[in-house]
Amino acid sequence: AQSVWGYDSDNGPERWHENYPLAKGDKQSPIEINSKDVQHDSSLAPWHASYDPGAAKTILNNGRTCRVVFDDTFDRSVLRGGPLTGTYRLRQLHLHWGSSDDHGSEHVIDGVKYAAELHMVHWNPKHGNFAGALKQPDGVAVVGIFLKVGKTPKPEMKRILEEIDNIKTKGKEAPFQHFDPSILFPKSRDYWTYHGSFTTPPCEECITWILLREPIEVSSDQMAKLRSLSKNGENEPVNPLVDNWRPPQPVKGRVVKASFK
Ligand SMILES: Cc1ccc(O)c(S)c1
Ligand SMILES: [Zn+2]
Repeated sequence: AQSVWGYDSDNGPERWHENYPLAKGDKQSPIEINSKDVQHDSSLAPWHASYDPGAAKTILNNGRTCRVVFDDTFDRSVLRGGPLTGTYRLRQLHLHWGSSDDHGSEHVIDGVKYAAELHMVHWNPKHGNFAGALKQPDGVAVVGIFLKVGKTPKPEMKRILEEIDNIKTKGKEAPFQHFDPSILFPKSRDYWTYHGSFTTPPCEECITWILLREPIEVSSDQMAKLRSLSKNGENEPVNPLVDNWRPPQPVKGRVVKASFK
């Protein structure tokens, strides 16, 4: 039997479709965004997040990413507006990153790869629960934020990075409370939006992507901290958790809309 999916040569993105047929669908993510093909949509409303810091629960290393989990048992931390109809509940946030500062993001903008990409995953409670939302084209909304290595690192990333030492190996989890993830947003609310999928198996095509145009800045040391996470469990051979990004997928005629000119 094929080993569990991952990002290595024997179980990576080129082979996911063997166990997860959706990976070869027509609305897969990530994609390359070329500004010349983007359509400005003046009818796109601004998006709004209202998050309760008390909803943050834990931070964990699942061997594939670093994930912060939130209480989504009621409309406690929600996203609305933008391309969305109704309110979507924040469930978790996680990151994808590279083995060096010059790559790591999943979406690529005009040929630019950022060092990392942060995903804030929200789901539409009209579909009952998260599992039900995965089966709907309007089930999930993910806000994507690009991380760029620069000279004025965002102090708000410190909270997440300070916890890394407590979740070094796969399966490690630590309490992560009193955290409002909206502090991670850049100044500008400009965004691109298109319909796509999870960038990890089973790659369900249930996502309205809201990708923020303005990256947030992190330091090279902060990126090194993220790369100090391990894929392996405790007492197993060290296997650095890096390059957990899926390459761009076929656009297949989809149009990316921009909230800005
Ligand atoms: C729910 C979920 C899990 C992992 C992911 O990379 C994404 S994009 C979404
Ligand atoms: Zn993701």
